[in-house]
Order: sequence, then C-alpha cells, then structure tokens
Amino acid sequence: MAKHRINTFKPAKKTRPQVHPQTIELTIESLADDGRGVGRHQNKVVFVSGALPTEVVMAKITRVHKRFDEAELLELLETSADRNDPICEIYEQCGGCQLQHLQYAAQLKFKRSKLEKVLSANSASAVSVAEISADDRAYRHRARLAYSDGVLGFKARASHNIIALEQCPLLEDSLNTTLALSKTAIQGFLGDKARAEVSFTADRDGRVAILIRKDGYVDIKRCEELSASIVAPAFLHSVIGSKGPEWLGANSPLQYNTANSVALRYQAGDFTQVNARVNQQIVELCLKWLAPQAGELISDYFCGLGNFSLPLAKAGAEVMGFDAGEKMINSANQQALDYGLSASYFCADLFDDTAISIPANCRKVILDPPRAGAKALCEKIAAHKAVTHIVYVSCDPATLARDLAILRQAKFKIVEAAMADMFPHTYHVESAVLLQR
Ligand SMILES: C[S@@+](CC[C@H](N)C(=O)[O-])C[C@H]1O[C@@H](n2cnc3c(N)ncnc32)[C@H](O)[C@@H]1O
Repeated sequence: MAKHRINTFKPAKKTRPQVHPQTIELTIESLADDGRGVGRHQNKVVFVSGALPTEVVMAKITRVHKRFDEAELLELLETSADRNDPICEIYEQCGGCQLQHLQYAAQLKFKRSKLEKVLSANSASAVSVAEISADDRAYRHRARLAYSDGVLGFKARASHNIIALEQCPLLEDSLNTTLALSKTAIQGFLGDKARAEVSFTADRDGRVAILIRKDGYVDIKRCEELSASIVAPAFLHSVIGSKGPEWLGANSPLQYNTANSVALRYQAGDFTQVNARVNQQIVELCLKWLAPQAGELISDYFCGLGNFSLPLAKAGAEVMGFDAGEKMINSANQQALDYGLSASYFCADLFDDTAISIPANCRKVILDPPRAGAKALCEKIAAHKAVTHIVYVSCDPATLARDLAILRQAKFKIVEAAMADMFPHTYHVESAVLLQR
C-alpha cells in the first residue's frame, strides 16, 4: 500500500538574536566617518568610540544591529602612535568633539582622505587636494548651548543630557569670558524648569551678543534686569519665547570680516561661518578659482549674508544670490547698497526645483548648501547649458559625492579641490571643489 506522504511542514525555528560576548578583543582597522574606530569581530563590523586605527582594544558591546555592532572602549592593549591626550577635561562626556584623542596632523590626514574618496568615486583621483587650516583652538566665534534642569552646556555624548560647561578650548577667549561672567545671571533668569537654547556670538571687535530662545512666555521686566547684569563688552541681544512676545534689546548688528576687505554685518541668529580665519581663506580661494571678470554674472546659491558674493561683487562681478533666510537676504541687499556693489539677493527654497532660477546668461555658479546638499539645484545646473564653472562648497562629503555624480553626468570635470578644516577636533569636513565643462 502506497504510503501517504505526509507533509510535515515545520515553521522555521525563529533565529534567536545572536548572543554577543559582552567584552571582546579586536584590532581597529580604520576610522568611520563619525570618527569611531572600525574593527571586526566574527566577521561583523564593530564601531568602537574612542579607538584609533592599528590599536588593539578590549571593548564592550553596547548595541547589536543586524549588520554591525557598537561598542565602548574598555582598555587599550596596543596604542596608536597618533594617539593624543585630549585638550579638554570633559572630552569623554561631551558630545561636541569626537577627535581630540587623535593628533591634529592625523585629523587633517583623515579629513583629507575623506575628500580624496569622494574625488576618486567621481573619477578625479588625479586631482590633488589643497589644505586650508588655521589654529586648532579658540577658533569658534559662536556657540549654541542647551539649557535644561538648571544646567547650561553642550549635549552629552550619545544622550540628551546636558554637560555643564565652564570653559571650552575651542571657543574664542571672549566667549569663554562671557560664559564665566554671565552664566549665573542666565541660570537665575531661566530658573530650574525652563528649557532653552543660549547662543553666544563674538564679533570681530570682541563684542559678544547673547541670544536666548526659551520655552513659554518672555517676561520683559526680567529681560531688562538680565540685560543690566551682563558684563560689557557682552550684551543681551534678544530673548525669544516659544509663545508670546520677543524681547529685542540691544540688537545692533555685529560684524565679521570675510575676504576682499568686506565686513559682513549680521545679527545673532543669522548664519555665519563658525571659524572666521578658515572662512576667509576659503572665500579667497573661491575668488581665485572663479576669477571674476568685470560685469560678468555669477550666481551664489545658499548665499546667506553674501559671504562669497559680496567679495565677488567687490572684485567686479555682477552677482545674484539666493537663500531661504529672508532676514539674511534683506541684510545682504542692504549691504550691497551700502558698499555700492552690483549684487541682488532673492529669497528662494532651493530644495524645491520649481523655485530655483538660473539666469540665462550665467556662466559661473557658486553653491554652499547645508548638509542635505543640493540635489535639485545640481540637476537644474546640469541641464543649463550656459554654466561652465561651478564652485561647490560642502560641509558633508556624502551629499557632495552624490551631487558631483549628477554634475559629472552633464560633462562637468573636477579640476581643483581643497579640504578646509573649519571644525578642528570634530569629524566635520568642509571642502570646496571647482568643476568646469
Ligand atoms: C552652509 S550655509 C552657507 C551660507 C553662506 N554661503 C555663507 O558662507 O555664510 C547654508 C545656507 O543655506 C541656507 N538654506 C538652508 N536651507 C535652504 C533651502 N531649503 N533653500 C535655500 N537656502 C537654504 C541657510 O539659510 C544658510 O544660509
């Protein structure tokens, strides 16, 4: 008798999450984009914060993912020759810096290699990378601190907690002095319950504007009292509440120098480049690359206050600038008038391709987008036959790589490149690339 075949389908056993040993030993092979060491354990990638290439470490797995694990450094068994003592006491806890344990020269090499990878992915490995850097300390002319539960400081590493800040070696001296002299008054003003963001901005003349954005209403009388207690040359610029009125106190404009003897006037809250010395060098390089001719039209996308285009106009070009920040556009137009320059600025959302305009007679373009890059704009430029020169200033190698690929499809070639260390001791990479067709 034929036996019936019984289909004994058994559901596959659920695979259990792999049990990881808590503590592992591994060799670090490279640095990830966010500055963590990358090693392998049982063929799986492990990111270890604080570990450097060539080091052998003991690490504790803290998070398990499908394709990689994350781990905390427990002990260094072999130490890299590039290891450094951090320059800040709270480096291990603070979320502001990621590379203080790496010698500064090696940080520059790491950042340069990130740009080189972008270039080689875009068939431009033969293009050499110029380097722009300045002091690796006291370089920040502005800082945005968080305030919660009575604590004023930077966000902690991998957490929403706030680390109380006394001094930061990356801040310009005037910011550290202001922090020391006004912290208690600001804490008294905000109390224990409020959550707020407190920004300090130092201008080229050493004045420091304090801008507070806080939960809830703004008590005008208490703002006046706080303003009176701030020690000059610092001053309370404004206090902005999430509900109700703003206190616009001493909001006279600040100034910082860009290139070509142009001083940008700005308000606390406007976008300014964090590192004025590095910024000046980048603007000078971009001016050299674009070689503005008298009367020729150059468009500046994501122009902010006109950091690139006012110096270009001063060099003789006619410029048009575009940015989403309405206040900055108004300010750029006013400064063009004050300097008697041929520059006009327009408000536009440059992520919306229907809002992007490229003038018909525009051969040269500069763009300086935020980290999200400029995909819609690059697609427009690619299709615009008149454009022959592009300077792309980027703060994110990943979106730069994506956008360069779009431009390459439209026959643009990368001819120059520079890595600018705008943010020493952090993993952020600023770069500029010149393309031509
Ligand atoms: C990296 S900053 C560069 C500003 C200026 N080029 C400079 O050097 O000071 C990026 C600029 O992009 C602007 N921005 C951000 N999102 C935008 C958008 N969707 N459309 C237009 N501009 C935008 C910001 O207002 C900011 O001014």
